Amino acid sequence: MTPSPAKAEMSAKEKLEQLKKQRAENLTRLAAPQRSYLSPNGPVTPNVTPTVSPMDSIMTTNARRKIRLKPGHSPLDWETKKKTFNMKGSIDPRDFPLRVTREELNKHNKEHDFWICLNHKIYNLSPYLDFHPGGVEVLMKCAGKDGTFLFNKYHRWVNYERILDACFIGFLV
Ligand code: HEM
Repeated sequence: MTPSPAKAEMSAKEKLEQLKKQRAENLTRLAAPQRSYLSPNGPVTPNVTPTVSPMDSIMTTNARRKIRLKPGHSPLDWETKKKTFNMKGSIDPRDFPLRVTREELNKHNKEHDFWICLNHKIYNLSPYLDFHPGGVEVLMKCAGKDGTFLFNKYHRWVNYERILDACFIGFLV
């Protein structure tokens, strides 16, 4: 038995609808991630709109939460500042690179004296604080500590070694 023309038309329509739905799903799945000046391939995790308070979303989800940087604190300004000023703080150049114990690291936990450990390397972060697109507040959680876990949680695609090259002061021992 051959299906009636109306039935055949129905199934063609249904098929078309199904294809459209599938295409829309694929497009959502393959949507290009938000790109950044530092990560041409975009973040690894997709963009999620914060739903709770901004701080809640920073600390509990993968939501994007960039702050408005002060004038003169763009990534480009940072590149210029890095070349112009001493970024290593008050350490004696003869001691460079420092061998830093955890106790020593813990002492540098203020905005004006802020060391952070990332993958066993110690950086003087004070000059960078106002240039951080995620804000100062969130960074303070890692003041004088190992920030590797939180760094990777929020943006493991960011090339911190390049951004902070001039702030590198030593190794965790
Ligand atoms: C210390 C070295 C760090 C550097 C060089 C750095 C750099 C950056 C950069 C470049 C962005 C913008 C990302 C983008 O455009 O895709 C960013 C955003 C952000 N950072 Fe950091 N960051 C550092 C550490 C941290 C740490 C330790 C935390 C958490 C405690 C953190 C939390 C955030 C947050 C929440 C954002 C906004 C997220 C978003 O892009 O939506 N960052 N950071």
